Amino acid sequence: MTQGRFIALEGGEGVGKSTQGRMLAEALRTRGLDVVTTREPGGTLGAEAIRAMLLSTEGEGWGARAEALLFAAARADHVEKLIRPALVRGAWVVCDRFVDSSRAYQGGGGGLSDAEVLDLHRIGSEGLLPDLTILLTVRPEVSAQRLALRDGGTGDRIESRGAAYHSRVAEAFRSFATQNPDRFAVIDAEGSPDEVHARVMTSLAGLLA
Ligand SMILES: Nc1ncnc2c1ncn2[C@@H]1O[C@H](COP(=O)(O)OP(=O)(O)O)[C@@H](O)[C@H]1O
Ligand SMILES: Cc1cn([C@H]2C[C@H](O)[C@@H](COP(=O)(O)OP(=O)(O)O)O2)c(=O)[nH]c1=O
Repeated sequence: MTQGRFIALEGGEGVGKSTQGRMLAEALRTRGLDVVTTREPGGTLGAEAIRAMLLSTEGEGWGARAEALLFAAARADHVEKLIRPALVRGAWVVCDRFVDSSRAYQGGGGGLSDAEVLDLHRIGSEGLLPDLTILLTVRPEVSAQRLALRDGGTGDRIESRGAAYHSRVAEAFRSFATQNPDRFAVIDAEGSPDEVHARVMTSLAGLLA
């Protein structure tokens, strides 16, 4: 049995994570690999239910601590029921966002410390980390343009937070990648989907060898 690998795609909204996740999964399947694609928050029934509670724009919203706990709870269910079993059977898991999103949004952008977010992850998901985290980066005006085309200006609860929040998030992602160069690949996600996909495949060369 081949060894299962866990790949996460990270970055702000509209950088192209879902698009690149689909293209990556297809390329891996072409190589004969068993591939599971999934996303956070979500991926299991329980985690999708929590996603709806987190991202709905109705009601009064969550405080920073409750929000961080809910993301961690969704992840715990996702890791236990979908990600770990897939890795154990030797599949590759391609996940749209993982714990670095919590570190960037609930930590860097939000109000909890990085250590607190990592504690929640240790308790919820036994600290599971991806083999490779692909951080897609574009200039803010490029993601804004892509989001306008995709969503026509209707953001979810978190997407609709201001530019200052999203710039703290982007800065946090960049600093995690600088601190953990072995675990991260930072990829320029401007250019056509095919051009970005080629960069993604280059970043995976070590794992595919
Ligand atoms: N390289 C690209 N160039 C132009 N548009 C893109 C590119 N990648 C994705 N898009 C488009 O931009 C929008 C956001 O992409 P998406 O993959 O949904 O991003 P994310 O998952 O990061 O929010 C979608 O409408 C998608 O079709
Ligand atoms: C996984 C995760 C997502 N989020 C946020 C980021 C997004 O604004 C939102 C939903 O993610 P997503 O649907 O991936 O948004 P997009 O495709 O536009 O990038 O949840 C967190 O704040 N913390 C987390 O741990």
